[in-house]
Amino acid sequence: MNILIMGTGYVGVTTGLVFTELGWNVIGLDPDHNKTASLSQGELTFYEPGLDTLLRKHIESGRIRFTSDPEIAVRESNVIFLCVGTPSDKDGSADLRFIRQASESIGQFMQDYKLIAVKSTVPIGTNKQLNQWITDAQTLPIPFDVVSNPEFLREGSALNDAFHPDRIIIGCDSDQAIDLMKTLYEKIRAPFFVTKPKTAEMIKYASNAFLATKISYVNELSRLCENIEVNISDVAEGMGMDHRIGQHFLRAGIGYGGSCFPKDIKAMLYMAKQYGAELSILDKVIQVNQTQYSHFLKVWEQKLGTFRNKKIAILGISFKPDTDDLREAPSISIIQHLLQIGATVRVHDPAAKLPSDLLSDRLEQVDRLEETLEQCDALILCSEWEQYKKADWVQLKAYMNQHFVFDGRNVLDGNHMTKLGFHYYGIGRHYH
Ligand SMILES: NC(=O)C1=CN([C@@H]2O[C@H](COP(=O)(O)OP(=O)(O)OC[C@H]3O[C@@H](n4cnc5c(N)ncnc54)[C@H](O)[C@@H]3O)[C@@H](O)[C@H]2O)C=CC1
Ligand SMILES: O=C(O)[C@H]1O[C@H](OP(=O)(O)OP(=O)(O)OC[C@H]2O[C@@H](n3ccc(=O)[nH]c3=O)[C@H](O)[C@@H]2O)[C@H](O)[C@@H](O)[C@@H]1O
Repeated sequence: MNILIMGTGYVGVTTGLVFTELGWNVIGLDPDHNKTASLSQGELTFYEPGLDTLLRKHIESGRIRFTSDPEIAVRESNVIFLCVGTPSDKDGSADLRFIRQASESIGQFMQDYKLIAVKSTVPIGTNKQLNQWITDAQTLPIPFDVVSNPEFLREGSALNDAFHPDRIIIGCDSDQAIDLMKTLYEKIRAPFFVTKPKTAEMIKYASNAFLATKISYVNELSRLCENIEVNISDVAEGMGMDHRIGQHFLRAGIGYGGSCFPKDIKAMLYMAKQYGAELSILDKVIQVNQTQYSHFLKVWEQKLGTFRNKKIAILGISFKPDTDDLREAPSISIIQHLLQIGATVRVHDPAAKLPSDLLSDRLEQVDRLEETLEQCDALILCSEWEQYKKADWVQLKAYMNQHFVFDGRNVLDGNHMTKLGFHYYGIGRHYH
């Protein structure tokens, strides 16, 4: 069976390589010629641990190939996974332009039965809409099935998440299509949850929104903890010991970012309004997230005196560690805020690069951690890369002018840092 992956971004490349590793033949299709050319050479166009090795392995095995030609790709495939982007439109709704274009090329070029599985995160009712777009593009009535198969992987641990998912959601009305999906995934050990397409679509949004709600809840609590000198990390640990609450996604910080939580919550709010329902809790989730970094910048500025004319080092600019993705990264808002109030900023990240149009005589990126910290008055840790947790802080301290450490992810050992002579402040935890 030949599998076509439409869209070779984070989800597409990961999904394609997982199916290749499971023994299927895979074609990756993307209109971006630079991407398909680079992938064909075994070069990833983004950073994701472990993915490059698997890509090179299967370029060599010949079981995965990449193209920008939809006609050949659609004709040669039996199953098609839609992994194209669904970005936010200006009004917050999901922009389905790429989904529609992909559906139309399927309709236009298909010559026999296709199973189309939608991995992209799409609003309720999109799978039904897809049937119409494909049918309208067909010149002959050839049968096909559409299945909602939302993806739950995280950037930074994409391969592990895709090989070991907690569940495989299949939203479909056709028994034939359900059986085919089960065959494709039979080597993955995870429970199947078979349901209606609309329910599957809703499960994806509801899951992301719930995780973001957990984060905003603990982030808002961290502001109270700050005022009452209680350590939020201890509170979260104690809460998480209750298995009904669970330990995951209770790490307070400067807020969630990334290509999904912010856009999916906006899309969900838009949908709720469309269907005459209120999801007021999600308004609050967004509000807390948008104000979390500025709340703590104010707290930290008081500790330092002022950020004006100070040299600030930013450690980690990606929205989370182990990725080079800067989409909606809180670090970018922090950097802009610091520049606005007259600070000079030097950034470091093991993988992510600041876009060159942001760089100026007051904002630079350097490769070595020592150089980033040289003569700085304070550092702000924005994403918790292992390198920062393992760093030799005794040695690094010598490079700094003043020794203020603002830990935006609560990952450094506050007691230890204080003993070393740093003025250490985290998010809702302090040691003075
Ligand atoms: N990034 C993530 O961690 C996760 C993303 N998702 C969802 O998966 C979808 C894809 O996300 P990413 O992989 O991050 O997006 P991405 O932006 O990294 O990649 C999307 C790719 O689709 C390509 N594309 C656009 N139109 C196309 C067409 N007609 N045919 C073929 N390819 C086309 C683009 O050129 C781009 O390379 C989104 O709906 C997202 O919400 C779901 C779970 C995890
Ligand atoms: O739909 C998606 O795209 C994906 O969105 C998230 O994955 P991702 O955004 O890659 O990364 P997460 O690990 O969820 O982190 C998101 C943000 O939340 C922040 N976060 C996470 C956990 C936590 O306890 N606290 C916290 O602030 C992270 O720093 C990061 O900025 C979900 O976790 C995935 O299940 C989902 O598939």
